[in-house]
Amino acid sequence: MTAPWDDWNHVLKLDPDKELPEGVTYGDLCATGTDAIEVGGTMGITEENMSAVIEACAEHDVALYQEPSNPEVVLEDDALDGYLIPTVFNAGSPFWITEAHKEWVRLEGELDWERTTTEAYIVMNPEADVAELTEANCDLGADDVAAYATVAEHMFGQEIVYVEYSGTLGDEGVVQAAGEATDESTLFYGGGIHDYDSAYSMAQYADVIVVGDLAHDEGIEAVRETVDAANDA
Ligand SMILES: CC(C)=CCC/C(C)=C/CC/C(C)=C/CC/C(C)=C/COP(=O)(O)OP(=O)(O)O
Ligand SMILES: O=P(O)(O)OC[C@@H](O)CO
Ligand SMILES: [Mg+2]
Repeated sequence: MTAPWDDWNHVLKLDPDKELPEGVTYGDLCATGTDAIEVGGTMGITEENMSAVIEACAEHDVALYQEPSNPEVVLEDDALDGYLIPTVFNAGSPFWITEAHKEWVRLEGELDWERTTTEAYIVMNPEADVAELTEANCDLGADDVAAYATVAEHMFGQEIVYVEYSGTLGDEGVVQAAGEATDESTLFYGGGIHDYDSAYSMAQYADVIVVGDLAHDEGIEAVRETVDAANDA
């Protein structure tokens, strides 16, 4: 069975809690050539700011996914192609591995399973909000990350393994090890991608690179460069 992300090289992650650069619209960002827009962030996420971004992107011809940081902000919206639900494999508390998910299912009953997929996160930047929130153990070597990726693929059947360095460019050796460890799973890499070269360096090893803050801090041309690198690698 093939999944949409099997064909992706580049994802643009838009944070509803952050502004866009002056003169830049959501439409401009949707038209950068990215394969998909993922809407999410760790802090300051509400139903209101989520739906504003989703509505703004829905008018444009690009795959659109919500990445909720908690069950309260999940939106039922036909404009969404699906839901990418994080589970943090190296979280310090089981809450962020399965418990938030259990609560979501308990409160909702039947979910839209056809459109719901988990992302097996390995959180690597201890300074990032997501690391603090989930009390992630980021003190991991390339061998640890490769082993987590193998566990995610072979023991937990995860379609997506996500090496997350949010806010900083990661260690190429770590991403390479995760790339070598994954076969069936699609490897996402995100964190600190800011130009063609940083995008290319990670896209050599990851199946999909995720670009976040650059869209909020720099704008269209910078994002386009990363799309080019993802497609070239
Ligand atoms: C069960 C449901 C529906 C949700 C739970 C989902 C879980 C386990 C979330 C924990 C991990 C998390 C908060 C993921 C959000 C996506 C993410 C990593 C965004 C990037 O975060 P940062 O870049 O660190 O934060 P900011 O840019 O918002 O500061
Ligand atoms: O914001 P940046 O550092 O590009 O990170 C992208 C993404 O992996 C965050 O979840
Ligand atoms: Mg961020």
